[in-house]
Amino acid sequence: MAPSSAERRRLAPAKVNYALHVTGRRADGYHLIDSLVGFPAIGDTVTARPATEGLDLVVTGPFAETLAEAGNMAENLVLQAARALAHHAGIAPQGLHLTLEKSLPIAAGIGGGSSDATATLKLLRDLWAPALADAELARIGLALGADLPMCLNGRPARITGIGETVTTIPPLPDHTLLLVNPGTCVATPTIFKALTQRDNPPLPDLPRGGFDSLEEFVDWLGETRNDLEPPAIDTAPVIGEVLAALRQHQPIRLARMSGSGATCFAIVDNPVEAGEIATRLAAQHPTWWIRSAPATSSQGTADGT
Ligand SMILES: C[C@](O)(CO)[C@H](O)COP(=O)(O)OP(=O)(O)OC[C@H]1O[C@@H](n2ccc(N)nc2=O)[C@H](O)[C@@H]1O
Ligand SMILES: Nc1ncnc2c1ncn2[C@@H]1O[C@H](COP(=O)(O)OP(=O)(O)OP(=O)(O)O)[C@@H](O)[C@H]1O
Repeated sequence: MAPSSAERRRLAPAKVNYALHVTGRRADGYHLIDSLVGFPAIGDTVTARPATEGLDLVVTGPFAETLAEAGNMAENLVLQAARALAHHAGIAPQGLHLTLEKSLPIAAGIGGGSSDATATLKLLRDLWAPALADAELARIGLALGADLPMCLNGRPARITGIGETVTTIPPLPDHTLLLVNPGTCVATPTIFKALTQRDNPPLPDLPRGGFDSLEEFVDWLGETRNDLEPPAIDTAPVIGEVLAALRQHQPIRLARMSGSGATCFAIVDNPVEAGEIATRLAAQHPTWWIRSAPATSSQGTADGT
């Protein structure tokens, strides 16, 4: 069905942490990170439609049921984002019907909830507070989650602090990401708590002007880590199985866990190779969530309106 003219829709792309170093811990317990992130062209979709009264949210899509089992609908980050923005704009959050098409796995290390909240903030800023600056939106977002500022930026970036300092980097060389989630939800606080070393070195310097080739990018990544990967594998050993399965399939350039897991990604040269690996993996592991997508999403409304 074509969207009605009053309906606004936005893609909430997955976030991938290509590298994630934990470099310290703040007095309040939050960890300092140094991370390189990107946003593949795959995600949830948030739709906003005017309603006669109230504010409500309907969740559809393949992970709607998992999300309902994971928590109370009132705590959904989409509704939290709508309320936070309305509060900031000094208006009552009313007359709005929101739909979240949940295509990304839940508690999966790919920023699903944060990206949903981001898409909501961007959609509703247009309606409720068009003059609100990006920096102010990021401040509202940070109160909802450490991943919000990077998702609001929505482009490849280096992230420091607890997630609030976002430095955009030049576009990454073309590649395809293969994402694999074994179906185990992983709670972010559990993984940070399980770290045994919290004062690791930062990321190596990024080349000025960006990476000239995929080889150069992958070589640079080879000098980096995801410090959350070992504690996540201890907590959910199936993550180790996912990485081993990805590494069995050539030609992949690099396989690593994203965020606090359990989703792992592989860097592949092109969509054809990624599709072939995905087919072979799916035959071996029919219950795993396996998707491939170009590394960069085109930001904006999901339907181009
Ligand atoms: C692991 C990452 O996804 C990497 O991008 C983020 O650092 C986590 O971002 P997030 O899921 O938006 O995290 P939040 O919802 O803000 O925090 C959940 C919990 O994770 C822990 N947490 C989160 C972020 C951070 N930099 N240090 C932490 O220690 C805290 O215990 C916090 O209570
Ligand atoms: N719209 C939403 N989508 C997913 N999870 C949500 C949403 N709203 C609230 N949550 C809650 O947030 C928690 C984290 O889910 P989410 O999918 O955002 O984790 P994640 O992918 O590990 O995020 P990150 O990579 O930012 O750490 C879940 O326990 C879930 O109940």
